Amino acid sequence: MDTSTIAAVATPEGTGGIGIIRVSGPEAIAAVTAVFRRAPFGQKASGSDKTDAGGGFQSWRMYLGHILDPHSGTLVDEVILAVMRAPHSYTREDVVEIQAHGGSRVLEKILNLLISQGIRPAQPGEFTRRAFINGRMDLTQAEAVADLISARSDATLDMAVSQMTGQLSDVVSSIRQSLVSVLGSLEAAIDFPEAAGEEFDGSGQSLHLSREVLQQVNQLREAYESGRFLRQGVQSVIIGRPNVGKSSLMNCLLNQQRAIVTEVAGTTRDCIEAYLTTRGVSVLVADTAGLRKDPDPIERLGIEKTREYMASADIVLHVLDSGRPIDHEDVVIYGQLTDKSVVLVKNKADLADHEKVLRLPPAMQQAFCIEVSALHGTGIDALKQRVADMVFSSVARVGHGFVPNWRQKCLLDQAAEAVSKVISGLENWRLPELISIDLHDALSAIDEITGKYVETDVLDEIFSRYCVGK
Ligand SMILES: Nc1nc2c(c(=O)[nH]1)N(C=O)[C@@H](CNc1ccc(C(=O)N[C@@H](CCC(=O)O)C(=O)O)cc1)CN2
Ligand SMILES: Nc1nc2c(ncn2[C@@H]2O[C@H](COP(=O)(O)OP(=O)(O)OP(=O)(O)O)[C@@H](O)[C@H]2O)c(=O)[nH]1
Ligand SMILES: [Mg+2]
Repeated sequence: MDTSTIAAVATPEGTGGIGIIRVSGPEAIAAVTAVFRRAPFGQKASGSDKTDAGGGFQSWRMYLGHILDPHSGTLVDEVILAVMRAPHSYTREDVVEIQAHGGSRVLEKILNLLISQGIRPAQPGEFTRRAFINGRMDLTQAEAVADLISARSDATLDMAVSQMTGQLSDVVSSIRQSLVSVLGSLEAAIDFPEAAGEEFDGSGQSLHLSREVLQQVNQLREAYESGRFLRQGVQSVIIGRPNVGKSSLMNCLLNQQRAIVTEVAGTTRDCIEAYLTTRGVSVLVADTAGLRKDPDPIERLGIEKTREYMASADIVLHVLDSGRPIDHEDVVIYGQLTDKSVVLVKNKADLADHEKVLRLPPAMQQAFCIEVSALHGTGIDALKQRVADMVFSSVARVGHGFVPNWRQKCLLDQAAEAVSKVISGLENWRLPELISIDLHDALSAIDEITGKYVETDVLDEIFSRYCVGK
């Protein structure tokens, strides 16, 4: 058990109106008391102050005062302290928050004063790790805190909030309860073999419960598959022949001059990425180098990158030039997108001759098509809408508000495999001792989801992804 006291700046780097330093652990109050002098400054303390003297701060109260260097006596800042005594705090340890002025130099100075009082800097995520270790939340909730902070869209934010309030924990706990109940009957069968006879004939309660568990586990696994888009965001890529207006489209989608546009074919050499949010979904858009057969050496490198982006993209925006007839190269490019969600973007609609609008060869006629003019901004909203629709159509099956993350999903896979073995064991009247081994495997996978039993290196991995001060 780690009994050190930790401190970190909890607010983002840079200047801000107020910056907060968080301190947690048994020495938190003593260390802060050593560098803090209460207001009113230079006046007689009022009556109520006396009752709180000598670091005797009341829990969940705020105190105005000065941070002073205890050696030189120099004033560092005027601050407000919030004191939360164990166990009624975020970490369930003594917590003091120092609300200082939000300059990074000020906060650094205060942090250094605390460190000279024997407190150590906190690791990333260490406050939340302590909250987890001390039983304030389970691991799915702790993970949700990180998701909440990094959420870039409403969809991921909603998901993180529902997981933080324990919705996933509730489902997992009910799965656990069923498994424990099956284990109970199995153990009874092991201890009293003569009494358990009918418990394991296909219609028994254990079999029923195990099948129900498998169904619940599989639902969560499906939610992962269909919600992967929401969790990780969607990757899209803009591709096409040189000069068709890919960079113009990128700028138009972002409503910002992000990529260089010229009338010269082969302008974009490197891939340019940016995030776009459409209907609450975060979409990564990449503008790429135009694809053509005989590129110069620099272009060739750009085209290799374009191909990598194409390979990892969920959605491909294949841009065509409506002002020119379709090129064989376009048919070749399109042919390489068979396993992708593709939108054919007929750009430069303003140049299209309405007598002979861009005619698509049969191979491309099945594709979803949309006419836009990146120059005039027409059709762009419809394109964004289409992208959002593509995401939502794959997510529609997510029943609950939450989607397991990859770690949880891997454990659900393990649990599903073990429970399937339990079911076939029960169906085939195998020895309860053997079935019990699979049941224990299922339980340990489930318990690792909530962190009831989890290896330290798994925790190290999870919390290292947090920010310092969280
Ligand atoms: N200043 C500040 N703001 C913050 C946090 C914080 O730690 N400090 N939070 C943290 O990241 C979040 C709020 N979450 C929190 C959840 C529980 C407790 C807490 O101390 N709970 C105790 C006491 C409850 C009470 O007395 O009412 C408990 O549950 O025992 C604190 C913050 C966001 N805002
Ligand atoms: N009329 C018209 N011109 C456009 C439209 N979109 C782009 N253009 C013009 O087409 C030219 C090429 O545009 P870019 O956006 O640089 O094309 P690109 O596909 O990124 O080109 P590369 O990076 O060279 O592959 C520029 O002169 C743009 O102004 C459009 O919708 N209508
Ligand atoms: Mg370009």
